[in-house]
Amino acid sequence: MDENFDFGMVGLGVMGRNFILNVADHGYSAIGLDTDAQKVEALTAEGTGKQVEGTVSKEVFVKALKSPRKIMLLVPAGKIVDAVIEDLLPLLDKGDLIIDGGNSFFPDTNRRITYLADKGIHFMGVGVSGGAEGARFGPSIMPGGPKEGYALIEPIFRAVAAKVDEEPCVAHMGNTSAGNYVKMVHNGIEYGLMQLIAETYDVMKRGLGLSNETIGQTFGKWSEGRLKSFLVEITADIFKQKDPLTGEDLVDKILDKAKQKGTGKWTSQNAMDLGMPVPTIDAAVTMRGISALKEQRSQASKVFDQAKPELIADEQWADTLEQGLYSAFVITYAQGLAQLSAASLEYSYELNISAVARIWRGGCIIRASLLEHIRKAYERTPALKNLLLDDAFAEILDSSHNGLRSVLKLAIDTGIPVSCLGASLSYFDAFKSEKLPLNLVQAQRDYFGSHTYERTDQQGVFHTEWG
Ligand SMILES: NC(=O)C1=CN([C@@H]2O[C@H](COP(=O)(O)OP(=O)(O)OC[C@H]3O[C@@H](n4cnc5c(N)ncnc54)[C@H](OP(=O)(O)O)[C@@H]3O)[C@@H](O)[C@H]2O)C=CC1
Ligand SMILES: O=C(CO)[C@H](O)[C@H](O)COP(=O)(O)O
Repeated sequence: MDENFDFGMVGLGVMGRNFILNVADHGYSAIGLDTDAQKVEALTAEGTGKQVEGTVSKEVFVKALKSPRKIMLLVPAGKIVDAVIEDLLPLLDKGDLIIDGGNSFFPDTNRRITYLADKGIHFMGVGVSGGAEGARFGPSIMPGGPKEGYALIEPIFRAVAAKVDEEPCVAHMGNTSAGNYVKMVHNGIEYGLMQLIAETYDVMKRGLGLSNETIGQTFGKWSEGRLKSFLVEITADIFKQKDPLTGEDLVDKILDKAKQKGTGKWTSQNAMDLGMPVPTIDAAVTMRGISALKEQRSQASKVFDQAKPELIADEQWADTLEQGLYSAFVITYAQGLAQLSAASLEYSYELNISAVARIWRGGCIIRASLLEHIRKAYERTPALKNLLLDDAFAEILDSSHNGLRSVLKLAIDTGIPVSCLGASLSYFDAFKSEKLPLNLVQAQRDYFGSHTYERTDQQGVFHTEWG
């Protein structure tokens, strides 16, 4: 075997196999390692004619790589990443680079960076988004970790990343676990947008009684306008898919229980730790949980009255729903990006939010035409605390948030759960309220626990002997 490979990939599953073929397409020689011989064979077969090889031997793999070695892992997050590192470590030399491209939990990445730096090995946590198709033909790549490590891999990442206006969708995000953190929040936003689309579908289907065909056509039309995005586009496609078993619409045959691997939950949990509210993302995680309670939901559906008023779609229904969905999309990105700003300060990532929006414009699951406007907003004001404070976005929301309000009224009247649409509007309404009723909460805290309160008319902290 040639002993001069530019790039090594550990894990030849959905992401790893596609990523390594993408690397080979760009003129780099690449070798893959997997414990499963069939995956190695599949790579070799698909890589015919390209400078790509596979092996099940870690010794062969490491020996075949040019120094300093550039090794990327696309294996399941968690203990397997540590096991692979321990396996490779005795075979590596100082100055080699290990890149974890999986959805790893960011504190794990911090631990691994410190552990490997002690041994003279660079370690980077790199978010990769775009699914199988993205990995194969151009993902969005979010690298974080030591800059010396990034310098070694930057040319390969720039070559394989998705391109928007000829710019590669990759940029060094920041120190330590910045790459995994940005990918985690990307996935949190992904959860929010997916649930918002699902709720809009529910309002169309159960609320307005529209057919799958009309619903699909509506998403298709929206995907050509300001809601242009990967998730709206695939939603339109999903409504066209027939079930090969029954010939009926496949979407109606799919069980309404959505699984989750953890990145959405971590986004919510860490937002709580930072004290940075992301209610749309929280609600999306909660709805996956409620979806999993299928048996109890079935039971309850027989206990509670299901009668609801008949609603007739008026002429404006599509515009109203589009305004609602678009406003909620903007609010969801605003929450996620505000979390990134807070995390950047807390963890000293030094994130450039405009660059984050730039690399999310192509290749990734949350790519959307909206992201170009978001990029510009953060370019205008790099220290923008919240997207909703940008003049252009304030104007957009001023003109479309009433659509969201109308959708919610309709959903409440018909008993359709719209947690994410509702959380988005409440976040917006709370964010634009100079006064909230939390003066009363402060009074209650002081009443029962002498926790003190601040006053509107004097400096300092106060306590009252209530009652
Ligand atoms: N699928 C997706 O759309 C996306 C996934 N990700 C993330 O990328 C990572 C990989 O995901 P994905 O490709 O979907 O996962 P897969 O399960 O498809 O692939 C993982 C591969 O790693 C192999 N593997 C496991 N242990 C070892 C080991 N010790 N040495 C070598 N190979 C090993 C597995 O082999 P075997 O099957 O035999 O165990 C499998 O071939 C995950 O962190 C995931 O969250 C990120 C973005 C999108
Ligand atoms: O990272 C991804 C896309 O960006 C993966 O597809 C991820 O698995 C999606 O999360 P979940 O499985 O929890 O829905």
